[in-house]
Amino acid sequence: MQEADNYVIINQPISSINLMENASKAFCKLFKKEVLDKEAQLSILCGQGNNGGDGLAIARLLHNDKYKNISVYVIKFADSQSEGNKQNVKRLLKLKVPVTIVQNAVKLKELKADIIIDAMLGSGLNKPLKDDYADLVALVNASKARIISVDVPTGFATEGEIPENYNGIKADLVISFQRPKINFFFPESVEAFYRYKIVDIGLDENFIQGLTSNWKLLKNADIKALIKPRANFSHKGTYGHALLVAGNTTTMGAAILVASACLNAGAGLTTVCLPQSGLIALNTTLPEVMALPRNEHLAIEDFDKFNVIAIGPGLGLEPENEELFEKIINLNKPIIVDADGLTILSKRKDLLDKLPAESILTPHVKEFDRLFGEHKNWWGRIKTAQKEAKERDLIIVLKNQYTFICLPTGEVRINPTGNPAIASGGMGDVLTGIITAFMAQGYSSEDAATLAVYIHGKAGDKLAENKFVVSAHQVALQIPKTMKDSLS
Ligand SMILES: NC(=O)C1=CN([C@@H]2O[C@H](COP(=O)(O)OP(=O)(O)OC[C@H]3O[C@@H](n4cnc5c(N)ncnc54)[C@H](O)[C@@H]3O)[C@@H](O)[C@H]2O)[C@@H](O)CC1
Ligand SMILES: Nc1ncnc2c1ncn2[C@@H]1O[C@H](COP(=O)(O)OP(=O)(O)O)[C@@H](O)[C@H]1O
Repeated sequence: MQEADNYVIINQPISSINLMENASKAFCKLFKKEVLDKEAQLSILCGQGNNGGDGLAIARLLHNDKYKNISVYVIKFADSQSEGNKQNVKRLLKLKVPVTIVQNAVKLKELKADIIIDAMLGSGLNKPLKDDYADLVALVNASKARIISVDVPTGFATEGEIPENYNGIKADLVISFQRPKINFFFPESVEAFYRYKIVDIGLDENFIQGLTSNWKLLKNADIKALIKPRANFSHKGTYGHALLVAGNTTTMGAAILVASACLNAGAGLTTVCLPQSGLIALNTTLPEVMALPRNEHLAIEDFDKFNVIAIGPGLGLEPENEELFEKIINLNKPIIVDADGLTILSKRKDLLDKLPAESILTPHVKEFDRLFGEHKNWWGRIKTAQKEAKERDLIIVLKNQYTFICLPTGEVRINPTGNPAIASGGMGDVLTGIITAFMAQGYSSEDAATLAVYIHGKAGDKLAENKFVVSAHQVALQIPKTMKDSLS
């Protein structure tokens, strides 16, 4: 992001101080929608860097916007001061806004405010908070005021490990500039803020898109560009034949969900390899889907006619399933591995080592740690996923509120769709069904995983518009509409 800031300064007729002004205006525009009461007591805490510079500009702009009770506190724990900050101090001092210099934390003990605007430290944080800053932040967090942070909560690193004992600002809202920061997507960020909103500050989007970064936040346009429309004269053979090895006596529902998702995501033909005891359930629930009864006599040739195979949902951990899994791996074609398939891999590392290139693993956090070792935080987990994806030539879909799709190239795609209404059993089975359907239709493993994760969450978002909770089955049925909507 810093790189993009610099680019605008060099390549566009806009200076750093003007960029700061743009950022502050964008902040205020949203702030005015959030805080309608112009009598509210606003305390604006400003550091000595550019984040503080924003805070000073925001104080001036809100004063001009007729917010009546503004107090500014300049935190001066060190001597260094950025140029933008100096200029904004000068501009603010021309107005009748009270400014207090804070040289030690105790001075803010009696801070009274309805709203605290936190502009102490932003993306320039270069070490954990300690001494005066840690004390000051603890005081601010203890106040009853609503805290709104500028760009980043003070003490929250934009990238890298979020420490277990996070001691930065706990904001109600972060109004962040241009793009969300990577650490916003990790569950540990819940300690630092309740929600964030992004405002455009006029950085050159073409340039940002062109920056070589391993991190990519997926957008509707990426998905639209990936979807291949159904072609004239196409038929079921055009869209591939998917095999889903799933289900067991008490988990037959998983087989039905994965099959329903595969069917609804457009596979030409879908077959489920399931125990004999599941045939009636499958035939009555999903008449379009075929069955391959699962027994020890299945030979490698029985799998030849399928374009793609997924294994795992509700499979069970019996030794014969392990043997079947090994046969499927020996076909040496990319496969999709989920749920019990992942559990088998975590105890059979020899099978993990033999996975065909471009296979897709879809672990949630526990499955991931079982496979690749315990992790203390999400930053470390993503670094491992990047390394494993690269070394093993796999696509690792690490599922969470924001799912991370780690590619063999080292790229990490972050999926923004999905919401807590879809946090219920069977949802992962549906995702596996969608990925498999896309692979059957000829999408590459990378594209199939990307498209599926996005569409799965987007279907859940649409359903959650008027539902408190959304079931996996509902998401499966929503896919055809979500696909169609994503084309326009
Ligand atoms: N052109 C730009 O660079 C723009 C920057 N903007 C703002 O600038 C911010 C980044 O500004 P800066 O790079 O000046 O950085 P900050 O304002 O975040 O902090 C800089 C200062 O904090 C000190 N510091 C870092 N960690 C500390 C710690 N743990 N304890 C005590 N002091 C610490 C640094 O030594 C430095 O002096 C962004 O978050 C954003 O708010 C916006 O105005 C948009 C334009
Ligand atoms: N809070 C949430 N926000 C967005 N997506 C979620 C949330 N909770 C769960 N999901 C999604 O639901 C799926 C759950 O997968 P998983 O844990 O394997 O479920 P199951 O094993 O029950 O099928 C994942 O795709 C995950 O990203």
